[in-house]
Amino acid sequence: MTQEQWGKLQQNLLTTVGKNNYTTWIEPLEFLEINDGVAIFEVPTSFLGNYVSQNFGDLILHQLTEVGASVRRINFRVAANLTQRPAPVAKKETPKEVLKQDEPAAAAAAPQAAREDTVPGAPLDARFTFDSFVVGKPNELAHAAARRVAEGGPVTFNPLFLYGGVGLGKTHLMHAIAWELQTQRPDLNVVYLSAEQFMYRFVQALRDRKMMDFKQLFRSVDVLMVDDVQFIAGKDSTQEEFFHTFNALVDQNKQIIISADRAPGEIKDLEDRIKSRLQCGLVVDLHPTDYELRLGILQSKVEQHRQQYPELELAPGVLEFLAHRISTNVRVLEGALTRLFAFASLVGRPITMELTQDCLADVLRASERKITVEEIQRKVSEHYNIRLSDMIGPKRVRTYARPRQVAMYLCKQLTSRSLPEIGRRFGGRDHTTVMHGVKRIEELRQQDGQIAEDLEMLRRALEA
Ligand SMILES: Nc1ncnc2c1ncn2[C@@H]1O[C@H](COP(=O)(O)OP(=O)(O)OP(=O)(O)O)[C@@H](O)[C@H]1O
Repeated sequence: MTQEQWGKLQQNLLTTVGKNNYTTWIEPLEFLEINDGVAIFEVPTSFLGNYVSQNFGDLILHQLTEVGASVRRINFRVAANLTQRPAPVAKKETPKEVLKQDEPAAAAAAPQAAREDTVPGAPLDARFTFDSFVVGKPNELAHAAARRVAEGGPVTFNPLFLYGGVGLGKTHLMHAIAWELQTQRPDLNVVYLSAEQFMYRFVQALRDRKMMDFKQLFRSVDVLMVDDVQFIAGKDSTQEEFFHTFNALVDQNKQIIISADRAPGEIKDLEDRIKSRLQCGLVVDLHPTDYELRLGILQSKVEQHRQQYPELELAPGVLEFLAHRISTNVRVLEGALTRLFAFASLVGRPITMELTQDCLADVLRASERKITVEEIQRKVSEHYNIRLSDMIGPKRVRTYARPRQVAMYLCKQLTSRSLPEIGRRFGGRDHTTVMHGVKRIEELRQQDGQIAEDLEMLRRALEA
């Protein structure tokens, strides 16, 4: 197709989409070439490319074929000098890299333009890469498995099933796999989408009587990633279709990666045959974060914020305080830090402990974790390797008495229970016994390094 033909086609589009839409979305497109059935346009931003793909992709494709162009799909390339990725990234990027990263995102967001080989997935978040993923004990296995899959080598476990609570990095890891594969194995057709989007596309295909296209599309994928699969629980037809897609891809030895908020066996209203399929490969969970991981994440996010607010001072101890106090999930932790930097920059003050407490009072209150007497008793008895019944029971030998006092001390420090209440929970002991125990441990903490260490370790484990 020549530029002249494209010019004519633009006129047709103007009549179809109206002047406003035309000026905003179509006019900025620059036709580059048709290469092997793919019409390539240059766009000023990836956002524009995504939007056009989603809203006018079908129409443009249709018009192209109307004028006789041999085109199977359209693709958008971001003009290198204008490209902006959504957030600061640690890695320094060259325009070429930007191009590579943005292209799949734009193409992935082109469901309407879909023909047999168009990627039917959702756009990827440019911030979610392996580089920006902080690895710690709670997520090291999931990270290692994700890394392995991202190499794009022979399929060893299928599917890879990642699960974990809200905001622990499942989506981040999946996007990181997709980015890595786009770089290492650009020949592979990698598709990432949420289970909700899968359902939406399935329903749309049913409605438009395009089930054959839908099936072909999903079966032509090399790596399929479906996020939040628990969403299809109870949605029978979607489950059925998902099951067939899953089987067809596994039969072809194509890699599947699934995430959910819980283990396959625990997803209610999910057919048993799907549960058992999901359990066939490698099932790994992202554990709740611990203090060290939270601190690591905060440190890495601070580096990113520094690019935006290079002048801001951060007092020592603030990150440790946040890592200690906000243990809900990483999203909340990130949100708190973003707010803190924005607030400090607005009021033009350094980030001190005081400012942190003022600015984040509500977040800190909401994430206050209530530690129970029972939890303390359990943790302490595990730590000293004694039976819970012995710690609570009447035996007075040192082996049981010392851990009992440690547990009482922690109950006093970490819960709001009164001394008589604590005494009651320790086999109906008197409040003076509790008081004595607490005092004794306080003394020992000063003199005995081992006790001090035990207390610190237990406190951390309980607050994690
Ligand atoms: N280990 C980590 N290192 C860096 N950032 C992380 C890490 N874990 C989570 N995050 C960040 O926390 C936020 C939430 O993560 P993500 O969206 O991947 O969670 P999720 O497990 O998919 O949650 P949901 O169940 O809500 O879908 C993201 O901004 C992500 O970048």
